[in-house]
Amino acid sequence: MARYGILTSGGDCPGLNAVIRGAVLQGNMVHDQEFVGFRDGYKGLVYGDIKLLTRSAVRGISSRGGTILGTSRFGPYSEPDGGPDAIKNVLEELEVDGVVAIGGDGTMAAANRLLGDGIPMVGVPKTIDNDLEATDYTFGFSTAVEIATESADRLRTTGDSHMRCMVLELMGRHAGWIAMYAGIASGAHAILIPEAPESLDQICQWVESVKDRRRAPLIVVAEGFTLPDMTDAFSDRGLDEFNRPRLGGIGEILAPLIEERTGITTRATVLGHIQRGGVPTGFDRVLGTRFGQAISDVLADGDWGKMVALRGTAIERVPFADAVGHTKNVPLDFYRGARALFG
Ligand SMILES: Nc1ncnc2c1ncn2[C@@H]1O[C@H](COP(=O)(O)OP(=O)(O)OP(=O)(O)O)[C@@H](O)[C@H]1O
Ligand SMILES: O=P(O)(O)OC[C@H]1O[C@](O)(CO)[C@@H](O)[C@@H]1O
Ligand SMILES: [Mg+2]
Repeated sequence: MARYGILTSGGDCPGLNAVIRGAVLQGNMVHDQEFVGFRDGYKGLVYGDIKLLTRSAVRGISSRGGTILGTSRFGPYSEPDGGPDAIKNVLEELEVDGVVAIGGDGTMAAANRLLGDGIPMVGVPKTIDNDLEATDYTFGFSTAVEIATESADRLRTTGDSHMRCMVLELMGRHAGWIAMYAGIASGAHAILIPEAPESLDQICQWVESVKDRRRAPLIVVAEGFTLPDMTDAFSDRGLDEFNRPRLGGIGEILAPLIEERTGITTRATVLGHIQRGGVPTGFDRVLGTRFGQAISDVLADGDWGKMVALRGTAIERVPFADAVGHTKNVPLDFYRGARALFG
């Protein structure tokens, strides 16, 4: 019986457990495969820290948020213990024939490098940001949009009661997908995304026109949004474990500027990690399960270096190289369509 390892790496994301369950069930029931899970992303791979993924270990987990394996931003090449030789030894000792890395662009870049160093790797894309070019949708995005939409709806009732301008800041890194979907769904009066810088004058014009209709303005802003005079997305929270600036806080910058210019009392809410927590939507569970089953098929074929992707309604296989280095941004036509209704 072939034996494979699964790891979840990078930020967590609703739907990860559905992938793990889908792979284990497909492996057990369709192919002659068994699975172990590496704990805490690449850290478990480097240190051989595993959890057995029997059928009973994955029972009922699709509806659970987070990942039963734990995750981290630990790099597989981290000194002093990482690197391909150490990992090859771990795989040999544990009799693991290949590794499924579930993660975002960074995790896939690391998987691609490991593949080049002779480690049999395959991948499953995940991110709430929906910003991977190789796949039409990532699981986790739908859940984040639902949570963000519900939050925007809630801000509207308190905003309406006080006639305040409410600013809701959403995640998404350098892509505005979550903001676009939640903004449209909640009927926001402006949606501000990294792909389309807007001036403060323009934002305040939209706010004023809402106020003139005696309505309370709701502004949805993506964390990566920049005003025209900003060279980078706002960050005052230091760096993450992989030395990238942690985004967040642009909503708090905008709120007092809007209040000062328009005279409307303005409040900012930064939704943060709530967007990544809790039960996945049905859509994310289905996509996760299908990705999990498909990756078991990829393993059965020994099709190393492939990542599964959603194209239309079909699950396809794409090379790692297609998955890394290309951010999928919100198309400007899509933005312009929504913008026509701002204000
Ligand atoms: N080019 C690379 N070579 C080797 N290791 C890498 C590379 N890129 C990323 N990694 C490692 O993979 C880890 C996971 O990547 P990252 O932190 O970008 O998360 P991700 O998988 O992209 O998920 P997300 O960004 O959605 O949270 C990084 O923290 C880093 O340790
Ligand atoms: O969990 P961390 O390290 O704070 O990272 C937050 C980032 O991760 C994401 O939630 C997913 O990539 C982004 O939207 C956000 O900028
Ligand atoms: Mg990433």
